[in-house]
Amino acid sequence: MSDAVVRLSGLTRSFEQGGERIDVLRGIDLEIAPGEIVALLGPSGSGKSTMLQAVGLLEGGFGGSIAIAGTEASALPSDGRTRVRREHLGFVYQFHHLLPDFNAEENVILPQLVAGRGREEAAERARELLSALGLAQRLEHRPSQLSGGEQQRVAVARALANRPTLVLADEPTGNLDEHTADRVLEQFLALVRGEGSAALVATHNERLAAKMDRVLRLHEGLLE
Ligand SMILES: Nc1ncnc2c1ncn2[C@@H]1O[C@H](COP(=O)(O)OP(=O)(O)OP(=O)(O)O)[C@@H](O)[C@H]1O
Repeated sequence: MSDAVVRLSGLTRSFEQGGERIDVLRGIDLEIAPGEIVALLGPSGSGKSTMLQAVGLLEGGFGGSIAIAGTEASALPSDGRTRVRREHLGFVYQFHHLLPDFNAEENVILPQLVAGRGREEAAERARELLSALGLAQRLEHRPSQLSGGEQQRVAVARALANRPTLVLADEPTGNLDEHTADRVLEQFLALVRGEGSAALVATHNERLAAKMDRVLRLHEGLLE
């Protein structure tokens, strides 16, 4: 697959802990196609976050190769990794990490301004995404004035604002009750599909994973 949005070959990561070496990732091979939505399942401690950090080019220390949208990124210097991240990746975490002093619309506008988009266009895009997520009446609310599910939906809009090739989501609904988690995940999947982005979504929830296009299982440092 030459147009893969992610290609991992022999990805490894080990940590030293108390003088002992733990091999968390032991040679992961993976390709994700454009627009494909992939669940990454595994129990706590199996290495899901570590793998997302590798694909997100957020940390060094990995062995093997990480290519994002055809660019071999693992060997790039930090500014090159930042550029690939800005051009191609969007992130959603378990906790929203929204800026507390800015309202919902501004939180979705800001990453677009950083990417060089004009304010008017950025505001229009923010309203489009937030409306698609049912938040048209919440544009001027600050994060503390939103429910947990609403906060996560703003975080989803922010992640998609710059039309990423790939969205990386680490337990995006892990902080929500089951009913809210289901609704937010449905909206997340529908929006990502509509936008044509690919996604890699870490979860330990089999039921939520089953709603995605493909399910990967991380076990003892390898994908099953
Ligand atoms: N910086 C670090 N230093 C030492 N060990 C680490 C570090 N980061 C992760 N680990 C270890 O790597 C293993 C995998 O952690 P990781 O957070 O990737 O798992 P996870 O599958 O995302 O778990 P969870 O579902 O609980 O978030 C764990 O044993 C963890 O203790």
